[in-house]
Amino acid sequence: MQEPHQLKIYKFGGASVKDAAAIRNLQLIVREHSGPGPLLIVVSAMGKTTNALEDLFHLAHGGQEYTAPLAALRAFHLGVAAELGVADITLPTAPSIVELLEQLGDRLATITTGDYDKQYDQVVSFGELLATRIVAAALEAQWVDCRPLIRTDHTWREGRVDWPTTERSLRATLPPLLSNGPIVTQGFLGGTASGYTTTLGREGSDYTAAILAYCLGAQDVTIWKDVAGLLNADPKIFADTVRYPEISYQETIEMAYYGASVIHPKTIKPLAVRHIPLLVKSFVDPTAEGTKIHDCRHGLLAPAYIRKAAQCLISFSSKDLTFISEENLEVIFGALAQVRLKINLMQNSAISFSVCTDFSAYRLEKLLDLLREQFTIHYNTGLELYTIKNYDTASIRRIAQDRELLLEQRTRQTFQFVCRGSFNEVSA
Ligand SMILES: Nc1ncnc2c1ncn2[C@@H]1O[C@H](COP(=O)(O)OP(=O)(O)O)[C@@H](O)[C@H]1O
Ligand SMILES: N[C@@H](CC(=O)OP(=O)(O)O)C(=O)O
Repeated sequence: MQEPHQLKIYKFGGASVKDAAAIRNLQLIVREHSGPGPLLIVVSAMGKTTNALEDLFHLAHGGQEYTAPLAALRAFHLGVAAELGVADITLPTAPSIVELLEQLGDRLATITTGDYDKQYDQVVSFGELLATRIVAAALEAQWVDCRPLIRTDHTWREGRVDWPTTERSLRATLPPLLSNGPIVTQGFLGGTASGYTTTLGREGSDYTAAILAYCLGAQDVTIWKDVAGLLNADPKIFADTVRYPEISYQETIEMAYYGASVIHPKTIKPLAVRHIPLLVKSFVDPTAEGTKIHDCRHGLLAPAYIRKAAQCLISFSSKDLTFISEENLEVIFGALAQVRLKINLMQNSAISFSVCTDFSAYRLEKLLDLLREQFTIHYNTGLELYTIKNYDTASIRRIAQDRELLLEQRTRQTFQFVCRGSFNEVSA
């Protein structure tokens, strides 16, 4: 039997399983690149299925008609399964594709006007259940439901992992199965002690791969993407991007935190703690080198450019010209935490305090309700937050020149600003 440290974890995101051709490419990668040791494969929902499920859920929760989009989602998954020749393949521990689609229909039919976030998780999770079911059949691999294994609390849509319980369950369950052959399991999902499904936050499948690697002591994790590796900017926005062949956990965690969406920000810490390398590789060109994220020392890296869209800048000032004090800040931070608005950037002056957060109409309204009595509040929406890591004069000129900066901040390595409008060097 293989030693646990030889376990490899592969994570395939939505783009790499978006249709039957993509899943055939995945089969090829697994066959030709994974080697002889144990392999655990984490799969996200196919293409934009999570967005489609969010829309479906929203319609059902609002009491609106959803028959047509549900039928489209059903036809899409059955179509891909048929094209791959796996529609009728049964797997010992898994429900069939049709059964899963029926369970989804039943869930939607029983949605109530109650708890939005809790019911969201019970519905949106079907994207990963369906995708893994199809991929496991295509690979003739074992299908494992991760929800009883990855234990979270009841923080719907952003479940917080109970690490000791999760580690115990994973270690007791997966190694014997892995000795029989590859396992396919879901990214993005967890489960509560009372048996409810939770999700780990949008784009959280990378994080799942890290949870599994941490708990099982994996040799490494490979996330297969549609880009050549971790680049110094998103190539959909910026021209002339460069790939980092290797980069430290610290640099990567900051890039992900500031909004480099290629890696979910929670992914890095569990891997860094157990010194497990993270490889970012291209599923379009699997033999290419990619990026290795690990314990390493490197010189100054090329400036990294990161854009976070859909931002909101909120400024609070006291109503009677009193200074922004620790007591005031405590109230503001408490309210932000209560409505679950995360601060991306903050700045204070004598009588005013500003925060830049991701925009959510619902959460902003709740925040205003909590604080408008105590503070005068102004806000702007439709903004963008830019970060340049390892900046120099030329890099600042490149993206900040001729723009109206509503808020600006710099530290030794990082320059950030909030502004209106959109910046695109490459056509979408
Ligand atoms: N610094 C970066 N390096 C590489 N890709 C990036 C970077 N920042 C953003 N991206 C974007 O991340 C995308 C891949 O991530 P994502 O779409 O989340 O993958 P998946 O959902 O398939 O796992 C790329 O297509 C690219 O547009
Ligand atoms: N399917 C989920 C989780 C995820 O991580 O997806 P992806 O790996 O495609 O980013 C989402 O879209 O949020």
